[in-house]
Amino acid sequence: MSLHEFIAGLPKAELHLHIEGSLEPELMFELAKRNRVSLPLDSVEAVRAAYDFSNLQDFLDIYYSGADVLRTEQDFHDLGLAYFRRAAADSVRHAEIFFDPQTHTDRGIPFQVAIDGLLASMDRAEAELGISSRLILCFLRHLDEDAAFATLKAAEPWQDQILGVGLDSSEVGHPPSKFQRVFERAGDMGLKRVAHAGEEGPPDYIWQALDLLKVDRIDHGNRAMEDPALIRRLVEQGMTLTVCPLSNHKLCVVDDLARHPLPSMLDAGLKVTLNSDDPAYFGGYVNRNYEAMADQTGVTRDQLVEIAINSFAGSCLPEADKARHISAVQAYAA
Ligand SMILES: Nc1ncnc2[nH]cnc12
Ligand SMILES: [Zn+2]
Repeated sequence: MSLHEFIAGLPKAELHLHIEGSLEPELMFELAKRNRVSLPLDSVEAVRAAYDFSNLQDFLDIYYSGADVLRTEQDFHDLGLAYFRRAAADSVRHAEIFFDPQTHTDRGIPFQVAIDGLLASMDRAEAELGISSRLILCFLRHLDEDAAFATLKAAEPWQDQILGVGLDSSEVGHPPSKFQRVFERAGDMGLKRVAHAGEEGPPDYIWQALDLLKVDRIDHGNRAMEDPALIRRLVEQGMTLTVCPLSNHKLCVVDDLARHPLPSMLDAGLKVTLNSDDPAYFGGYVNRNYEAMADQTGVTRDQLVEIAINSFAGSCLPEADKARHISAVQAYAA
């Protein structure tokens, strides 16, 4: 069996996926037509050709404008289901997916429309594809603390259907400390906490995510590799990092996939997982990320198995479910 064939069947969890970032241009055009929204570009090919980014902000500008075609519960349902179908084809068994409510509420789409559409797609994914999933509500860090508190308040009726809160969008200039109080409140509500940190921002933002936001996972975390004391802390704490290689390459966080820090992260003893971030924009779903790392950095089959195990161990599944999935990975690899 080739390494690509091995990856194709390897059971895995995906822990870093922005559902709005799974909006493929084909679905974007379909929704634009359905909702009579005009798009600035006139073909799927032109849209794909525009996905050439030199940093995170470049991407975010296009990503937020693409999300404008999402208007109804059905749209969010269709978006979710399209992702789960792609994930099922990549042997994803469990997904903890981000959504950005403020991207929608700020253009007049009620919180309820986005969340109920996504929850309906998650129920179908479980019933029809056998994929379990949970939702993580992300605060947009370029907006202020009051807006984050208002979003958390809007989520209260769905509190039991939300796994946790996250922090995304423009990182530099928007440190985790800005959201310390809202994360404290989310913790009091019993929600899990994760945050993007160290994608473009400095190692200090990762320290802040750990010490001020008390996160359960770090999303990205690449720049931890600049700070040996931080690496020790992450290893000691057994902290899971949700690493996204194709994203890192497209957003110029790394200039060459062959020099991606993944092998040094594994050597340092970090609990790394591989994920697709915004697959419609970055050229591939989760298996493409595993393949890119196997092809370009030479990580071994055993290391890919370790990463798949980390993906379940670092999920928020109940312990018995984690153990069941990890046994399935080990049985597949044996
Ligand atoms: N990679 C990323 N970093 C920060 N915010 C995001 N929102 C969607 N993708 C993101
Ligand atoms: Zn992300």
